[in-house]
Amino acid sequence: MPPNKQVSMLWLLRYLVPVKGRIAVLLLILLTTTACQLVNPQIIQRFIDTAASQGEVASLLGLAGLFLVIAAFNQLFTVCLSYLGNDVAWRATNRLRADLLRHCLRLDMRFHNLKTPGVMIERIDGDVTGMSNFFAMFIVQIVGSFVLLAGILGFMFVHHWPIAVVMAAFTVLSVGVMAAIRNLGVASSQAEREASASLFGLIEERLAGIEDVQAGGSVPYVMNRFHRAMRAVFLKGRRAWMLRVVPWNATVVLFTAAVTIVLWMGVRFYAAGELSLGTLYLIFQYTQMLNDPIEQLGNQMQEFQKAKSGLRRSRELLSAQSEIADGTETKLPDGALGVQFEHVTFSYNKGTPVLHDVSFALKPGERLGIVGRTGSGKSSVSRLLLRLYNIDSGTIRVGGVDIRTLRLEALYRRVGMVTQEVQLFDGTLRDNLTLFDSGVTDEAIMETTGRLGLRKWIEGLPEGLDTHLQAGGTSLSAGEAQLFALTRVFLTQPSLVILDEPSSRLDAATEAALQEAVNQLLRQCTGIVIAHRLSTLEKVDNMLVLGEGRVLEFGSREDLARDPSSHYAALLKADRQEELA
Ligand SMILES: Nc1ncnc2c1ncn2[C@@H]1O[C@H](COP(=O)(O)OP(=O)(O)OP(=O)(O)O)[C@@H](O)[C@H]1O
Repeated sequence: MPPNKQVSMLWLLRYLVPVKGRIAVLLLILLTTTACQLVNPQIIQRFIDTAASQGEVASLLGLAGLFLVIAAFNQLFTVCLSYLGNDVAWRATNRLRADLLRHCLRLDMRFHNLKTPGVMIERIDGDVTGMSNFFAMFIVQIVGSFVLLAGILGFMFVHHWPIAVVMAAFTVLSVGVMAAIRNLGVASSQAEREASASLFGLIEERLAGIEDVQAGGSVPYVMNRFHRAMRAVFLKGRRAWMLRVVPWNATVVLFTAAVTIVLWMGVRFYAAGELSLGTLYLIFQYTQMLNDPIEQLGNQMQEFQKAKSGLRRSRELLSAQSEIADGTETKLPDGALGVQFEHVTFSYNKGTPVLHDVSFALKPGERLGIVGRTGSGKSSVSRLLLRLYNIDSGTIRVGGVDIRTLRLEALYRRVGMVTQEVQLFDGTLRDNLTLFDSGVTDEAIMETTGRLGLRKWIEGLPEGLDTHLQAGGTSLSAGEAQLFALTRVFLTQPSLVILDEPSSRLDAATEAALQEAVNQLLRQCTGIVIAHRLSTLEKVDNMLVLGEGRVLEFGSREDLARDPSSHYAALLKADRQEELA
């Protein structure tokens, strides 16, 4: 969506529809408080006129009592209004946050590679928080303000029409001015939100790389960047605020002029005997009260501008389309799944392919080892199998089905992957192992962890499977985290498993135990193992040697090992010499 494209605020109404009952109650309470506010000055007017005309003390006490009761109810309703308004705002904004998060989780990796988590947090939470007051109070306050204005002017016309005309003219002028310049601060509010998102992006990025920042002595540099980002937020925020408050300041000037004229007219009419003291008080009070709804309208205009800038950013995010279009096919053959790469070319950035015309085929149940120098494209092959990116040309088949035609869910259910990075989530050990799937029994977990050599570690934890783990993975050693990720994949009983450097962080003893477990797993499914160390690949059937994104060699591991002119044989030789050295 182009940044300055007009967006309709009506779009936000969809988030208010589910809370329409609460909004109706909110409106009802607001109308009641408005009535209380309109009635109370009239009680005082009667009180003053009764007292001035030497009226009975009993009726004066009655009027005073009535005033107090109405004022007390008014306070009570104001509290209810605030509670309900916040309730509506949270409900509506939480729905919007959920929609944004759901949408972001479906966006492709190319999108996520360009946005830091900090920026995304600001977009999903920060922008929406900016809209919460709008959700809570906008409709209610706008309706309430207009009802109060209409009430005040209505009563004034009843009591004294010439003064009412002046008040009405002031009101129309103020509302007109505000409406005319209501969008003045929208663009600058949007710029403020963008600066704030960048600031959060910067903080998140630096905290995520805290070890490198500390070890590399880059704290002063990071602080410098931080100060610059904060300065941008301050300058853009100040400009946005100034532009948002302009409508309100314009009405303050108008209001001062109106109060002066109304009071001057009121005093003249009172001096001429055309107004009672009580009515003069009433005029004065209503003129003061006129300020409240106009101030409210001014505040709501500010909220409107903030909400509109948030809305633009949210709509922009929601209109971002994932390049990965979900397929419709849900059926894959039972059991282990075959894999075919047919002339696959792929690039992360258009025009610079990282895989060129890659072809190989694996029968169901076969094991493939992929080797190649750093950056040769091994991990890219695994990412493509999970359709994290679309390929430029060629076809990838899993179980004989072109993965572009497959439902992503069907693919993910049958394909498991263990990568070099292991993500832990805030939750119990059980949740982290089963990825919140309550269908996996504790027996299955313990059996699998026993096979992988994690059982001892789990039994050593104070609360076993109920032990709470922290997100990020700092509570596990790198090796434990890898065993952990393997257990996760084991538990999903995949039909195709991709192990990306599965034992890269394990010591020799753990690696041996793990190797046995991996062999067991690979007995039930097709396996692709990406490894730097050739010892990890002793049990695979086929080898794929990649070089600068091209297939240098593909064939039976034993045949390639026997052929002294093969790349694989050369790699084995180099490996042996390294060991001897
Ligand atoms: N997200 C990305 N965006 C752009 N280029 C990328 C991205 N990820 C990897 N690349 C590039 O693609 C090429 C292949 O990377 P890939 O991670 O597949 O290599 P690899 O063989 O797995 O390397 P390693 O053995 O170091 O893990 C490299 O040149 C790398 O710089």
